[in-house]
Amino acid sequence: MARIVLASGSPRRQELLTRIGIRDFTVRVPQVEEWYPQGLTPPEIVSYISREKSQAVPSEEDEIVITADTMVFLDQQRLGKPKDEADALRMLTDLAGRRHTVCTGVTLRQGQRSLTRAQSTDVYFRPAGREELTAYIRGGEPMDKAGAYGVQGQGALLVERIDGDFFNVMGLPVLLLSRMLAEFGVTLL
Ligand SMILES: Cc1cn([C@H]2C[C@H](O)[C@@H](COP(=O)(O)OP(=O)(O)OP(=O)(O)O)O2)c(=O)[nH]c1=O
Repeated sequence: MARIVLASGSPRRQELLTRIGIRDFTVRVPQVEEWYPQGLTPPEIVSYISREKSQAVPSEEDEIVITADTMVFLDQQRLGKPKDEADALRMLTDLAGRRHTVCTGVTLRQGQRSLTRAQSTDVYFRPAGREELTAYIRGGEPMDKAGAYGVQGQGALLVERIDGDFFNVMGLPVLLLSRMLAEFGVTLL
């Protein structure tokens, strides 16, 4: 039976893995520069970075390494994690009252064998004023999250509607992951 390695420092990804019944896994945090070539589409960008993260962690032959990358795309803009609070306010102001797309790329790797898939979810924000966005940022939730919000937390108060997988927005599309794991011989249900 293969051992599972979650190569991610994201506490949300660790929590989601546990929630879908994977209790026995090792965490190894990849250190990568989030660089990618010009001209890629959003799903290609998150796929590329999830592969880079995968290659950045050492593993044994009997280990399945899981990596993921999540980004927010608003028209042609790519929103990663905010650099500071002013950046977070800029991102949330741009997102307010509009639809954006959250893409997560997932890579599974065992030795030389590697599989990457990406998923997209549309999120609709309600309009929001500067004062409430500032209050939200002051609460501390946005700073380590792509697009400067957490749909699973207080950020839910900004979200009018979601079209697609909620867990994809949270950083790990668990159904997609389970299908990928099945291709590696791991079944969860
Ligand atoms: C949009 C959104 C993102 N996020 C989080 C998920 C990811 O942790 C983070 C995007 O950053 P990522 O670079 O995908 O991941 P990470 O740096 O947190 O962890 P690692 O590279 O070690 O795997 O944003 C939420 O938690 N909720 C949300 O609603």
